[in-house]
Amino acid sequence: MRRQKKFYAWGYADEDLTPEEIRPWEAEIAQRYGLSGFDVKAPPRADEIVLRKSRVDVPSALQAMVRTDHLTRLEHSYGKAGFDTLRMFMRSVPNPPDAVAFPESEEDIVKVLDWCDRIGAKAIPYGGGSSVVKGIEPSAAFDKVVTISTRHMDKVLEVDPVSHAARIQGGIYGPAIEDALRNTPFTMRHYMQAYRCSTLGGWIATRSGGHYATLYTHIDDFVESTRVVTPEGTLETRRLPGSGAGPSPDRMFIGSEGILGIITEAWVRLRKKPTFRASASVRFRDFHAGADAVRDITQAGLYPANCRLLEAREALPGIPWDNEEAVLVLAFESPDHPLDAWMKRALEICAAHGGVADESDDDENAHRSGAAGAWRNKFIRAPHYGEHAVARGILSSTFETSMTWERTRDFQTKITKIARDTIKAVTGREGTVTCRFTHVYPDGPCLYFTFGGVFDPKKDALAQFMEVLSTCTAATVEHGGTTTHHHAVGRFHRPFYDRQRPELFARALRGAKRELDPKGMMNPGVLIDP
Ligand SMILES: Cc1cc2nc3c(=O)[nH]c(=O)nc-3n(C[C@H](O)[C@H](O)[C@H](O)COP(=O)(O)OP(=O)(O)OC[C@H]3O[C@@H](n4cnc5c(N)ncnc54)[C@H](O)[C@@H]3O)c2cc1C
Repeated sequence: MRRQKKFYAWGYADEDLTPEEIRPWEAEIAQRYGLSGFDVKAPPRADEIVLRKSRVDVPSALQAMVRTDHLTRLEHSYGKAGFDTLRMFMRSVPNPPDAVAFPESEEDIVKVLDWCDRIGAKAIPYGGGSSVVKGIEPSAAFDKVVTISTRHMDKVLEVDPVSHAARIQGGIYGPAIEDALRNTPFTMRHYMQAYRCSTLGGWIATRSGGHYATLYTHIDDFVESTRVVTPEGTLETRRLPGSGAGPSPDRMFIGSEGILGIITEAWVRLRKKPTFRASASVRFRDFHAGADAVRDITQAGLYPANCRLLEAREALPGIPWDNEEAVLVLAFESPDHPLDAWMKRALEICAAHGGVADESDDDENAHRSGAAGAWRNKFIRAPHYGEHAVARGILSSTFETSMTWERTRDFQTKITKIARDTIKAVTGREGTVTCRFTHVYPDGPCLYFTFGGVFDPKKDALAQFMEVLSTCTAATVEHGGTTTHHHAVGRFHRPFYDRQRPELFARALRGAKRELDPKGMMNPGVLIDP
């Protein structure tokens, strides 16, 4: 039987944080924001949320694969951002899809798209529903909307052991890919944070950023070819290790966010499972010293698999909030050779910037112990805290961007100040803002900001949430960054993306959409307007 996901928050319905996890977190939050206790709201039950009646009649030929029941429509109404969970806690879902289709083949998808065309419905491709940018959320402007879930198209179809690649269906979740590869020497290793509940098709459609902090940062680097069903027909690109034949058709679909068609399959590049690992964590007196070391490591051509620079108070338990230290979680991995020389050189670079390596991190399993292990556990469990923050009236969210090194320090300082000032202005109290580098390049880092605060109980919580997040995101674009490094554009980032991308490019994209989707039925409002 299919494991039921929580309709209102991250994760599965049968899992939650333990009291041992909640208690110290609650105490830390209370201390951080000067609170004496919490009024904890209960999570919503599905029957507490009223949905508008479905506006479509499903034809008998499609009834086996299209559902209109309450829970299915509710589950497919929002993604998994903090503001989605908050709206679920407010029991507010004004624009659910009218129906959700579960095709099992490309022929099924064609039938569903034909039906949408006949009844004038908009179609929203849906993978794992982990979007944090309103990518799968129906707009109030749609007369009818059918969400198309790829969840039954979930197989690894073929493995090419010579070229190290696999043909995989778009609706497969991350863990199922690695399960299918278990008896092979290969791994895909695209361990992004939502890996458990997101799909290959979703990763490609959103240009997801994964496990590797350098070199193969985005899904782009894994995709060898794609197969896409569009309203105008199906197309498949040629499997090639590289090609200079004009603009790449794969690149057009990577990041297309469901506006051109449904990615049903892709050939993706695999790697041999790593058998050699070297891990370390290095402490710096402050974030800027760590940033200088990270820049030198990437520019030395060392390319570690993991190179995440974090504020120590965010990464490690028990660090006081006024501590300015930073910690670098560093790892090299290879299926072929020992990595001591790489690690030795990286640590020399760190030492030159005052970095002190943690001595407990000198064994093969260091990535699971010490500072690296503490951060790894936090990274895996962090998404579960979102609903508990909402239940306690705590504002908490993230935004991410990138910047070239020569402007990084100034940019980070400005954005941090804007975020702090905005939280204070909106909620009336001091908040917290931290920054980490999740992916790093020779010419600059991805800056990933996490902010927190306490909602003003006298004001609308959703309005406060959106004002803080929008002001911070707008600031990243205004000061020269990107509206998103790997969270996609969706409907939430659209106004900021509009300011960032050249208008002539928007016209070219609109032209491509008109050719593939002449009636504008695929996920309108995302990326461009028709
Ligand atoms: C806790 C958490 C952590 C996250 N961490 C990361 C992270 O580390 N890195 C990262 O990149 N993102 C992260 N995200 C964001 C999100 O997981 C990614 O955007 C992910 O790639 C979405 O995949 P999905 O299958 O859930 O797609 P969905 O959320 O279902 O859809 C996302 C978009 O892709 C389109 N789409 C989905 N499937 C297809 C398809 N087969 N064909 C065409 N279009 C399609 C949808 O229409 C929508 O526009 C995180 C989200 C959460 C909630």
